[in-house]
Amino acid sequence: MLRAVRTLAPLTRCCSSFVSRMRFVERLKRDDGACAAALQSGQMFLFHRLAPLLQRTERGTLRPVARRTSDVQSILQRLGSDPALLEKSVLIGCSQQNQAQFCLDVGEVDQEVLEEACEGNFIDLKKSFFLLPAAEAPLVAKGQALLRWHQTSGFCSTTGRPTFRNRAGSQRVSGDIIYYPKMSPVVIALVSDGKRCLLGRQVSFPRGMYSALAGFCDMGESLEETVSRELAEEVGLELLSISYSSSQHWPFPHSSFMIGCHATVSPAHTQLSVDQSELEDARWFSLEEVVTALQVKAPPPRGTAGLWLPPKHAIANRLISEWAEQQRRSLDRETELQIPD
Ligand SMILES: NC(=O)C1=CN([C@@H]2O[C@H](COP(=O)(O)OP(=O)(O)OC[C@H]3O[C@@H](n4cnc5c(N)ncnc54)[C@H](OP(=O)(O)O)[C@@H]3O)[C@@H](O)[C@H]2O)C=CC1
Ligand SMILES: [Mg+2]
Repeated sequence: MLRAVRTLAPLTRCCSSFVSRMRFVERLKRDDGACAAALQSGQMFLFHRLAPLLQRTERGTLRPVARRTSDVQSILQRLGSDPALLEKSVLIGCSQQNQAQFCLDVGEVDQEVLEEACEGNFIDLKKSFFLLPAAEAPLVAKGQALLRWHQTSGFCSTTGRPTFRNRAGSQRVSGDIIYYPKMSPVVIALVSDGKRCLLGRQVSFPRGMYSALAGFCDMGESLEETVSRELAEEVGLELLSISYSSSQHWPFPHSSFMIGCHATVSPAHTQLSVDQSELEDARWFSLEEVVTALQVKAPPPRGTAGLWLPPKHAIANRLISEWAEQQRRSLDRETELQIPD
């Protein structure tokens, strides 16, 4: 059983400006002239060999540096770089102020000199992603994903000839073959037996971290088939139901499209058979353990056995929070029903 549980309320609030921004971006993808003009007055997010340009905030977090294209142009000119470099900019969106947003990889320019000129640092996204504001992290991830796609898609896989991009960088063309940016669909499911939820960890996870179980979709599979197969493969469970929650673009390892679900198993069939080649461990956790872990902001100290959950940016955190909330509500309902008149 699959049902959508998320509404689109945030989009409908500012519908007219949202619609005009989306249509503006769509026009820039189709119209090279309009895109070149929008670049001149647009905002630019710089990357150096795919590491985004970021500034440290007073609160110890990071934020992406958005510069006017004209400022970037003068900085690059001052540093003697090729003026044609700007043509490699890729359209990534449109700000709330209706400014077109672009990203550009300036990997050919000296990193330190550029960092000084731009008043920021180029920091690997693996190290910086979770320190970015939740509202801005997706834009940075999108920029990196598109830049990587361009850097690895220079040749047609059918003919071996070069591919050429449109001005916005939303497609690459070789003869009559058009390529679009690629991403890999991944399902992630939080499984519940009615009282507990199932979390697992891979050897590569940070110490103490457990997450909802995930897996790449195989060719030809539906979402339900992928969730069912992954849970059977990784922990030997058969599911009773699956419901869709929400989705997110995920930059690791490379552009994944994460589709988040809740799933249930019968309380009578919760025995786990963990595939150790995929998971180091998988366990059932109580509501109390999960609620405590949701408050933990840093990895547990070395030598302690504390549970640590993926941070707020990760869809796993959302699924776990939704489950905890739903469990709490049903416990409240049970308590209400037990109160005598
Ligand atoms: N945002 C979030 O909250 C979370 C995100 N994730 C993400 O989900 C992703 C998938 O989870 P994971 O459990 O690792 O997936 P899987 O259980 O599918 O296992 C990964 C293996 O699948 C194979 N594979 C099949 N297709 C692909 C593909 N398109 N790209 C890469 N590998 C592929 C590879 O093995 P082989 O080479 O042997 O075929 C790979 O090692 C992870 O990369 C992780 O970043 C995971 C948890 C939380
Ligand atoms: Mg997996």
